[in-house]
Amino acid sequence: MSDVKRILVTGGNGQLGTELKRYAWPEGWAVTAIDIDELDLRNTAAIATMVAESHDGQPWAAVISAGAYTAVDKAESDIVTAWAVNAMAPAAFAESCAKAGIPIVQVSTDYVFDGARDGAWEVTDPVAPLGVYGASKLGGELAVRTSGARHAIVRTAWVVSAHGNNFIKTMLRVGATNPTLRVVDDQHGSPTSATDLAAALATITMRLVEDPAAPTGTYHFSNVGAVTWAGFAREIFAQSAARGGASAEVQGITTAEYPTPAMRPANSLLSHDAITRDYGIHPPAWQTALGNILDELLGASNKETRA
Ligand SMILES: NC(=O)C1=CN([C@@H]2O[C@H](COP(=O)(O)OP(=O)(O)OC[C@H]3O[C@@H](n4cnc5c(N)ncnc54)[C@H](OP(=O)(O)O)[C@@H]3O)[C@@H](O)[C@H]2O)C=CC1
Ligand SMILES: Cc1cn([C@H]2C[C@H](O)[C@@H](COP(=O)(O)OP(=O)(O)O[C@H]3O[C@@H](C)C(=O)[C@@H](O)[C@H]3O)O2)c(=O)[nH]c1=O
Ligand SMILES: [Mg+2]
Repeated sequence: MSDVKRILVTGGNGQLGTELKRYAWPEGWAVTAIDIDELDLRNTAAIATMVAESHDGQPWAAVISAGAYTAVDKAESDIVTAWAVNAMAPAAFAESCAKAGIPIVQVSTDYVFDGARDGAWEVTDPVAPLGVYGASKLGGELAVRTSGARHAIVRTAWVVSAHGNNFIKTMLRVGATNPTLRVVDDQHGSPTSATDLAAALATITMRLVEDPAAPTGTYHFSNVGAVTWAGFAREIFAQSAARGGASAEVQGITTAEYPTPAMRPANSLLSHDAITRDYGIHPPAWQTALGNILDELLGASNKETRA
């Protein structure tokens, strides 16, 4: 028990943090997942102390930096908080990890890109965030990349799960009372199950801990397949209806017809080449991931009677 490898996870109450806690870690591994009650990410001194002091006198094996300011529109008018949480906190973790000689896995976003590309974004493509959220997340990336800590920066996109705030839960909630929803049909990307993302991050983190020669750098992870938000919404309602859940008609609209404080990339598709090459990770299709989430949200019993 004393030589259990313990990983510190931030954003513990979020979508990803919840799935990292639920992940079936192999014997000998454990996570301590913290959120704002244990540590305010705006407090860089507290971050340094937490990494240095370790858990019950035992050093941490690694940090997974998943906590973030994820309110994309609100960030446009709350710039200092967004940068504190998304850039300075990862900087503080990376500095402490470098000092402690442990790896850090930084979770980042498709919103570091401007969306002006045909096809999927490669990890080497130029970044040019359109808004405060993406810019602050890029700040976090740069801090980790230049810290000297062994690291993996894993960009993901359109994260969804049975827990926390996300597009699936918004659609089901609004669709329960509105027969027709207007959803943008000109932003393209790939949804990502927090469950599948957690598994990929676990694989990368354990390898970084166990193998000093493990690959490092920047990676992309999403589920496989391209869709627009409107197409995603239609599949949510199709799969929901098949399980006896809410259904609604989706009217595709343009981004111009859905004004928001923050600009979002028109194309968010992420190439998996790097993560497959270095870590052998092959993400499942987004439709399969959606089905698993709806089974959890709506109960799998309807599906079983259909089968
Ligand atoms: N959600 C998405 O679509 C995407 C997310 N990502 C990235 O993936 C990671 C995980 O995202 P996800 O799980 O969806 O995000 P969530 O918003 O679900 O979780 C983030 C967690 O961080 C917490 N947090 C925010 N501010 C602070 C603070 N000052 N101190 C301590 N904790 C704080 C939040 O608490 P509270 O809820 O109280 O604010 C929340 O529990 C993030 O790094 C995000 O940037 C990347 C691409 C897409
Ligand atoms: C609710 C709703 C949204 N939309 C649009 C707005 C937006 O362009 C898109 C998705 O809405 P969301 O609020 O989920 O978008 P958003 O919060 O921008 O989602 C992003 O979150 C951050 C944290 C990330 O890192 C990104 O990868 C991405 O997942 O759908 C509609 O067109 N109609 C609607 O009824
Ligand atoms: Mg959102």
